[in-house]
Amino acid sequence: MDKQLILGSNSPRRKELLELAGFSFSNRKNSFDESTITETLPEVLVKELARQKGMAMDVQENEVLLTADTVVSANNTVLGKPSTEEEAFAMLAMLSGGTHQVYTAVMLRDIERHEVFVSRTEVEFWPLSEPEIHAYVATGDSFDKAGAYGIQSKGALLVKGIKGDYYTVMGLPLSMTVRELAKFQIAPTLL
Ligand SMILES: Cc1cn([C@H]2C[C@H](O)[C@@H](COP(=O)(O)OP(=O)(O)OP(=O)(O)O)O2)c(=O)[nH]c1=O
Repeated sequence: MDKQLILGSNSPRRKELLELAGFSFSNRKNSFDESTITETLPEVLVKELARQKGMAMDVQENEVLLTADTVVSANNTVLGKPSTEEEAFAMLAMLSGGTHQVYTAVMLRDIERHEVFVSRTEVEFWPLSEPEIHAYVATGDSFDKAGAYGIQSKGALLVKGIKGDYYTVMGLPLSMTVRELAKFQIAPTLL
């Protein structure tokens, strides 16, 4: 029986990126509560979040489940998604004028085994003025995004440069994911 790829994610970006790669897949919601994990090392935290999201879902015999998590790390602080405008402002003020790391971990799981891998990208921000940060937060773009910005939307204007995979920042290290999925007999239909 052919293997079926299942994206276990509510993130519109992850769906968009799997489509970009040419995969056919189904999308299932995940309802994992991320606040239950209190690990402070970003790489360990992000892998654990991706793993637990995947373990909280069912997987059938012919399915390969993909779950993922993204966190931002700056000055030894892990930044998730902001819940208020004040929090978004504080995160962006912390990122202003400096370099931070974005980690995305992915878990692949079938009925027999699972694998978790992580990708890290460094992002440098321009120095941002208070009015600039306020204007960005007012766009509403911060809210469902780790570190309170979206590199793929208006947040692009905050970014001076990156080192590493752009798609890791957007929420899914795409080319690495394609290579790892091949080990689970999943390949994009358009390649
Ligand atoms: C830094 C950054 C993050 N993000 C997004 C990617 C992730 O969707 C989100 C971090 O939240 P996550 O908890 O990784 O994912 P999610 O809650 O959106 O989706 P799910 O758990 O259901 O898979 O931040 C961007 O879209 N652009 C960016 O530049």
